[in-house]
Amino acid sequence: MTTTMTASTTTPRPVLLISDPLPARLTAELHGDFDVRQCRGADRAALLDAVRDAEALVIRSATKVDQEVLDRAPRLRIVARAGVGLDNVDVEAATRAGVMVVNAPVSNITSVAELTVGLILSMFRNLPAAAASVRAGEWRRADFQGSELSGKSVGIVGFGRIGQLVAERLAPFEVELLTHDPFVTPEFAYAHGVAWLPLDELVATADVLTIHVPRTPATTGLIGERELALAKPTMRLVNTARGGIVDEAALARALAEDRIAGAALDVFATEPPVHSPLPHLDSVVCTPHIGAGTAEAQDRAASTVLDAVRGAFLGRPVHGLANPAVLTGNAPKEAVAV
Ligand SMILES: NC(=O)C1=CN([C@@H]2O[C@H](COP(=O)(O)OP(=O)(O)OC[C@H]3O[C@@H](n4cnc5c(N)ncnc54)[C@H](O)[C@@H]3O)[C@@H](O)[C@H]2O)C=CC1
Ligand SMILES: O=C(O)CCC(=O)C(=O)O
Repeated sequence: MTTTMTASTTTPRPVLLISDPLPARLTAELHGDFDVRQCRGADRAALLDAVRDAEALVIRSATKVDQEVLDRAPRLRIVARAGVGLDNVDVEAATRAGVMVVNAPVSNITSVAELTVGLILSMFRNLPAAAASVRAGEWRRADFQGSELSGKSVGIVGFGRIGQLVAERLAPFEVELLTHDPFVTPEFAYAHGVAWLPLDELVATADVLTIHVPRTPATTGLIGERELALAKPTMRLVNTARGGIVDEAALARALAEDRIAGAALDVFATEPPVHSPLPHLDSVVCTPHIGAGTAEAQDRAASTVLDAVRGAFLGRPVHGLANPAVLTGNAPKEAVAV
């Protein structure tokens, strides 16, 4: 049976649970159609309690949707991830439970690419330390001599949507663009002005190594002790993808022993990285997972997934499901997407 959204005093509105911050302007528009509830997804107990009645759950990266959450949510029909990464959602378990999963794959890629370029330039010109020193009343011009990005080689690990945008954004800086991506052909990379290299060769060549792969079992620890040992001592590493793809202990050792020159990190294995030494190293620039933290990206991400959620409850096709198998498997609940 398809739930319809005609406003009626007799038909209860579907319960839509929002567990991470979304733009208030967009969530305000939901109230006529849904019984909108909020909780803090990072607070596991609160999430497990609130999800009991939820028919739709809208999340960002701080909410983990696993088997336990799905078990607690017998009425749940759709999980909508207002962003790109689905590493915090057990998509297979959702499929088994007959729960649709959608995300917003292009919503924030420009913001992440721009942050990546900003972090690279910040490292080359020591911007955080220079700015902090002026704020402290100092004027130490000689201490902040940097390097030009022009003429350097940039290795892009993962040549998907964000990796390609980073290449486009960096091309005017006159850098040599290199990539490694096992699912992309050298011809495809070449057509984008980028040379394809095996991972070890990429790490050994790059002046900047920037990570743009999803976090999966295969990419966890992709850049570890062995890979960092191949890097030039002048290499700087950027991770705006996911914590855990770079082995943080190995990275901290490489930085402390000056085996690489620096790192810029927007993401961490545990967020916030309270027990990590990385934010305390002078050669590291850290940001608090703000790759998608722009008004534009947040608006796009929220409106994309909220449209999908509305569609699902109106019986409209839900496009771009992350788990289309939910519609063909033995899903116990009726799915309205096609
Ligand atoms: N810091 C932030 O706020 C944000 C972070 N992200 C992260 O960025 C990641 C990438 O996003 P998109 O580019 O949109 O994804 P995408 O799916 O378009 O591209 C990912 C690329 O990684 C490649 N890849 C997979 N395994 C690989 C491996 N072992 N080695 C090299 N390449 C491999 C894939 O072939 C694909 O081309 C997301 O999964 C997410 O975790 C995304 C948005 C915001
Ligand atoms: O949604 C967020 O909180 C961060 C964005 C992100 O990491 C993503 O879209 O993959």
